[in-house]
Amino acid sequence: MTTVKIRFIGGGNMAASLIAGLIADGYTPAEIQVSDPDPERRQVLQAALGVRALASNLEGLAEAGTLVLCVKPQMAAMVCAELGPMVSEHCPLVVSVMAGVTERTIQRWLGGPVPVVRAMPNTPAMLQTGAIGLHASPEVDAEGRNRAETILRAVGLVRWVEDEAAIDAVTAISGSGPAYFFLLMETLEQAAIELGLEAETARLLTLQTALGAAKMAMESTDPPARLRERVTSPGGTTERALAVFAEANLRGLVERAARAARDRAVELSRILSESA
Ligand SMILES: NC(=O)C1=CN([C@@H]2O[C@H](COP(=O)(O)OP(=O)(O)OC[C@H]3O[C@@H](n4cnc5c(N)ncnc54)[C@H](O)[C@@H]3O)[C@@H](O)[C@H]2O)C=CC1
Ligand SMILES: O=C(O)[C@@H]1CCC=N1
Repeated sequence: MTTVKIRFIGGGNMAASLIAGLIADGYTPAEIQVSDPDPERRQVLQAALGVRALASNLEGLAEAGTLVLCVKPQMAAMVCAELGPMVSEHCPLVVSVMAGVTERTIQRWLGGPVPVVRAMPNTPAMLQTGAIGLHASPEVDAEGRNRAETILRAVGLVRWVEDEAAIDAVTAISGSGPAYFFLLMETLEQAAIELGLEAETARLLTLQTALGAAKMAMESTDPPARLRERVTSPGGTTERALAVFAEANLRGLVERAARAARDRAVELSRILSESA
């Protein structure tokens, strides 16, 4: 019988993305289990990913070496209180992907200073192109850090951050970030349709342009600003478009948006650390 290596608590969007990425990396479905109280969700996870999806958070938990907390921050206190006794007894490595829930708060809810790694992934993890920030509580030893890193590296690029507070910035940039780029894609596609392009042409040209720009920015030794300049002919079309962005202070807007997301993570941390 294959040992369960990773147990997900909560099987929503982020858990499904991580599980899909892990399976694409070579983990077998038998090495992964997930628990979720929603029967429809369990059905989807089992059908789409082939992993065992359980109704109970406690069933089979003792088998898993690593627990990944994937519930909403607002559910976390209740879920941790339920898991606490088992975690104290079997000492799995606890990895939390929850935004705005600090290591200290998780430990308090679990009932002791157990090793906790905070990971902030994003949904492109499902295609093994995630961007992930990691931070470990002082209780995590080298083996625990290595284990967490190995799991998350399977689904994307991993960066350790020194201060736990930096996880709030990671949340605002790469955790939430796919939504910002999707919004830009949605609006560019819509603009293309308004300019008269046929819907499928608008969709494909927008997506391929996003992919091409991201690939160029990743692979070039030049920063995005240089790549942008090379698209912008003096007196040409791009210059006109960029002037509209500048007039609306797009840079200031993006900075404000990122700050708002970071501040919400800080606010959640404060509210949850003060809760029972
Ligand atoms: N969605 C994203 O892009 C990202 C999400 N996160 C974090 O991941 C966590 C989960 O977010 P999503 O997957 O988006 O939410 P979601 O709402 O899609 O998933 C949460 C799941 O938890 C389940 N659940 C509810 N009560 C439960 C309980 N008592 N025990 C076990 N499972 C329970 C729900 O049925 C649901 O399937 C959050 O803490 C979020 O901050 C982190 C990075 C990115
Ligand atoms: O919106 C949220 O709160 C979660 C955390 C990062 C992405 N989604």
